[in-house]
Amino acid sequence: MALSGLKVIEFAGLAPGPFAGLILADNGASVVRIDRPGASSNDILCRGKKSAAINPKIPSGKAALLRLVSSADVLIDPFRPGVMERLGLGPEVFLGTHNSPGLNEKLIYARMIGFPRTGPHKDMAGHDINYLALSGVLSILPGTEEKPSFPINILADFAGGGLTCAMGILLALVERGKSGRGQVVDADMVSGSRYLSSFPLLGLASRSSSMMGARGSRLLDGGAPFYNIYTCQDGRWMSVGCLEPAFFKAFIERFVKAVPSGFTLDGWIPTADMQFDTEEWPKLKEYLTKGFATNGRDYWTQVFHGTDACAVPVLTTEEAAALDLSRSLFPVPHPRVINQTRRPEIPKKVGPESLVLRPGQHTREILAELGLDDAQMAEMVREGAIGISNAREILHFSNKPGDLVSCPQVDQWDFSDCVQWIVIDARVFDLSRFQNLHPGGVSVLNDEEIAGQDATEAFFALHRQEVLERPQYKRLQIGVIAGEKSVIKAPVPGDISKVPYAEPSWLVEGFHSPYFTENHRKFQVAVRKFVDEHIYPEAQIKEEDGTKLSQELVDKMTSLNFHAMRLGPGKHLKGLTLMDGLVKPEEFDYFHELVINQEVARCGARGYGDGLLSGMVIGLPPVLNFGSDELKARVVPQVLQGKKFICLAISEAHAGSDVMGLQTTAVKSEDGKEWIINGTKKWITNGTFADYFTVGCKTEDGFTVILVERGEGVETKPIKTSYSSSAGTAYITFDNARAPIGNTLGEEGGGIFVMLKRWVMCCSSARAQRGIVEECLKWTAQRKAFGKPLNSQAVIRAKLAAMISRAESTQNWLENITYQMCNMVGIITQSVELDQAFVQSYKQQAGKLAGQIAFLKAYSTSSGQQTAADAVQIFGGRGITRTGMGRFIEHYHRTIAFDALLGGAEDVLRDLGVRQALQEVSMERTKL
Ligand code: HEM
Repeated sequence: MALSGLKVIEFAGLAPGPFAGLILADNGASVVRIDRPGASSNDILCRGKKSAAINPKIPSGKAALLRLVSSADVLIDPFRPGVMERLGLGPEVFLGTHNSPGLNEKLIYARMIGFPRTGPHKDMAGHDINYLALSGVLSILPGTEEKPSFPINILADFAGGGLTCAMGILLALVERGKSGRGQVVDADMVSGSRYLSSFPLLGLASRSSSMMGARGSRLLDGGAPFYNIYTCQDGRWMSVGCLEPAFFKAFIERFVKAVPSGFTLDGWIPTADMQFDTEEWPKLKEYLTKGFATNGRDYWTQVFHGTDACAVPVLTTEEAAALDLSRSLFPVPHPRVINQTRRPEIPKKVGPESLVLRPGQHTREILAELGLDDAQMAEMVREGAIGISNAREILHFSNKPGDLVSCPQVDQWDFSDCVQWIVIDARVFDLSRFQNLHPGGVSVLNDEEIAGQDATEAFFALHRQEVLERPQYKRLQIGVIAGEKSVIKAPVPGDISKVPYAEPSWLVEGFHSPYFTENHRKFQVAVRKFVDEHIYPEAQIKEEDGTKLSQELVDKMTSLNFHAMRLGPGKHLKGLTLMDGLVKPEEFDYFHELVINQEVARCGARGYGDGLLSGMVIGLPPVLNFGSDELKARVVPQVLQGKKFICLAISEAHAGSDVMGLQTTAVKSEDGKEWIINGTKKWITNGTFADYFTVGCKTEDGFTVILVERGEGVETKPIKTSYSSSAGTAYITFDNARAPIGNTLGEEGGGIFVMLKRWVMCCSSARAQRGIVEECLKWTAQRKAFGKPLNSQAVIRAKLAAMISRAESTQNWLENITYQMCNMVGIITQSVELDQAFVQSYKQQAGKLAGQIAFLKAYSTSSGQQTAADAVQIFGGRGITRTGMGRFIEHYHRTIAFDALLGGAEDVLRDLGVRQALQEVSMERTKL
């Protein structure tokens, strides 16, 4: 920019001085405003400037100022004559005199005053209106017959004052370029206004006809009808300025055509040749006044737009801003100096923050540049020589949270004045009505390092960021800090975490996977968005209050056929539109199912996660695969549409992993038409709200699975476990409960062939474990202990390393097994028409993968337990506290035991895997 590199010291003033400084700053100069320590400022012409609060009356302050000005190019003095001299900062100090050298002989010393420096008014106070009055210009301005009107403070302050002074500085810079010597620029607003008004003043002096006559009768002061403002029908105005005959002709011909037909003044209609016939002016004025009143401003705008009629609408400031190249309410610097070889710069938009410059905001920075250290500055503050402001500007919200109001409500806010406000991440919160309700107590908020301060670090050391997103706390935010941006981002539904290892690698940018296709990826995006938007929020509430998932959510899931997809690939998907058609039923494979399981597991709400119809996931397949057609037709659609709920009831107080030890009996009724069931079942997920129970029973010939419907003889009671009762974990009593023989699932006495879906548990467990890795990585970076982040401790990093390795190995093993399932089960999904074929395929798959899955399940949950224990150590007390920072850790640590037990205790599973392997070893008869 033209003035970059130019150093300007502007002593704080009002209107013209700041405007001169603004012109220099807008063109690239570094402008430092010198304020008085402790002063406030309502100067809004401060864009791009800095402020140092320095008191020249204190010796150390004066010394600093002398040094500052000694290295400057320009000084702007807005004071009355003699003030700078009395402070010992007059021009001679810097520019020198004929017999003594100055401190900075290249300085441009610009002085901006109201009345001429040497005239009779030089010591008087005054303002724009007075300067304009003494310039003679006010007397020729339009108004009423009795007296002139004044154009607010534009003419003397800004045109005759600030702009003139800035021009003087530029002239002096040119002169300095030639002579090498500094200059004094002496600008006063009376003389500036006169110079600026050369055209009318010279016109008067030369007795130009246009300037003769009384106010209101002259060419340019409202006398001429063709140089005037007219009010339109809607109260808005048109400006008319067609001075030249050709332009008047263009105007009047259009006007006459545009008025309603028949519009005349008693038959009188103006013509182009009447323009300078002053006899006709009163009629012409009346004609135009009445004519413009026949239509709205926008109509007249259209009539004259694009012509030489010199008639355009009088715009409001907002309309003018919309028309401006910058589209800004704030006028942008002008003129633009354009280098033809470069593309013209689009003027930068400026916001309300540019209207505020806090006195002393940059004192520290500016004095540091002079070489002063903190101790010296502290001493100067004590002496009153400088002021260092801790205040910041706040942009207030309007009544609607999050909506910034426009500039007039920008406030300067000194923290120490307003102790009930705090800043968190550039967001301003008013805690006055909240402090007594604060769960962490009122005293922490009154701490002098918190009250009225930037409490960002303290806040994030003690709260999870979602606290601020809760509606009751969001309301406490009253605005933002001007010019600062929030850096802590609230998660957006559907987003992929940027924390390393927080996502399985196939979701991380730059990583590849042999397993996941484009369709899986699209599917993942849709499922995550759905989970984040609908399941996650409900999960957080229901995990706490223990109530069942909402029917509203069940119905939303139904609309996407989510329940059906949770059963995995298979013929039950046939004809369904999955996830709004994102995946075709025949394409849906185990990787899609893995995505669903893992995305749901991200909610970190274990009890609710089971309450989210996991009973169906294990309870419905036996009906689907072994139920009669009549039974399936009656039960399956109801369950998949979320109208009825089902659970799997196998385990008993005496028989957990040992399914064959079941004691619930089913005997046939005398007429052979019904089963009569007696016994109890324990830890039955979704049992408290299930309508159907897939029950494992001891029968005459062995073990049989029977679908029992809720009714007489069936009683369910909730069991209090360490996770949320939203899981619906039940103790069930069958007391002569009856079920039709047709409800038998599979062969009578054919054994309990249920798919435990341990693989589903592996998916969830692997993902939940990863969530803990993310929590620990974040926490160890933000938590400080012994003055350093926690992750600077090697022992913590070792724990993180172990956690990451466990999460990665579990996921990679899981993906490999899933791939095997896809390929082995390929036979199932495509050709299964007969249930027996399904059983065969399932058995074939189970034969090969049961051991693998058992090992993975045991590994995943045992490594999860280690991770839970490590995470608690890392989070300390917070890791065992149900709310706040460590709430997910506490939850995981408390509920990981479920994963380790459901589907078989770890030891049982490991043993199962080994026994299966040993069987093969002996079959193969291998020897060392
Ligand atoms: C907008 C401002 C604030 C809000 C809305 C807020 C809200 C809360 C909430 C909801 C809790 C309960 C625990 C949780 O759910 O995380 C809490 C705890 C707490 N807060 Fe604040 N708080 C605010 C500012 C502060 C500040 C500035 C401090 C200063 C150090 C502070 C100190 C504490 C402490 C010490 C606890 C107890 C933490 C614990 O038990 O681990 N809070 N706050």
